[in-house]
Amino acid sequence: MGVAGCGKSTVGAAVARAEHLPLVEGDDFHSAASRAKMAGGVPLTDGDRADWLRVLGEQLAAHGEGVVLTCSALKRAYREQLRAAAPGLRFVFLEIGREDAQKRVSTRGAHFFSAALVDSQFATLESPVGEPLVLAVDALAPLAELQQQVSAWLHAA
Ligand SMILES: Nc1ncnc2c1ncn2[C@@H]1O[C@H](COP(=O)(O)OP(=O)(O)OP(=O)(O)O)[C@@H](O)[C@H]1O
Ligand SMILES: O=C(O)[C@H](O)[C@@H](O)[C@H](O)[C@H](O)CO
Repeated sequence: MGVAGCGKSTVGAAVARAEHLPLVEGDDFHSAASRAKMAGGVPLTDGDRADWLRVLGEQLAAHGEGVVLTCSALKRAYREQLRAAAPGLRFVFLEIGREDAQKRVSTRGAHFFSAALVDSQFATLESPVGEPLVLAVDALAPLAELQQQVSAWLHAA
């Protein structure tokens, strides 16, 4: 979880590969209307995210054997909705600063997310630090290191 550009897809894929778990890309489940909004530089609202989170909860519940799901999960209420669907759910929080996120979002290739929205991602973000089963990591660390940190955490508990 984390803001746009924090590396959810990149780190999620590496962890899924290392742990032999399926990967579900949360962004694939946004409605066409939500994608159009984001492409146009309009932030999503709680209402826009409600159905999306419900579907992601169903995805988690459908993968009882374990799954890596990428999801911004910016607000505590969003995370609670996912936890309710999948008790014991763990969150890896990819922490990144505004300037670094901005840099990543504006330099990556074709992607529906408008770089103009990075500020709104930070305005919406409620840190999960202090919530149960949360690992916060430095999103700027090398990918292999991030994957190893996450794997070690998963196996330690
Ligand atoms: N640990 C890392 N080190 C260097 N570059 C990274 C790292 N993680 C991600 N990146 C790069 O940062 C950019 C954003 O990564 P990514 O698309 O995975 O983030 P995301 O926005 O959180 O995911 P998505 O929008 O697809 O849900 C990409 O260009 C990616 O290659
Ligand atoms: O809740 C949201 O506002 C969205 O899920 C975004 O965070 C993006 O879809 C994603 O990060 C794209 O890069």
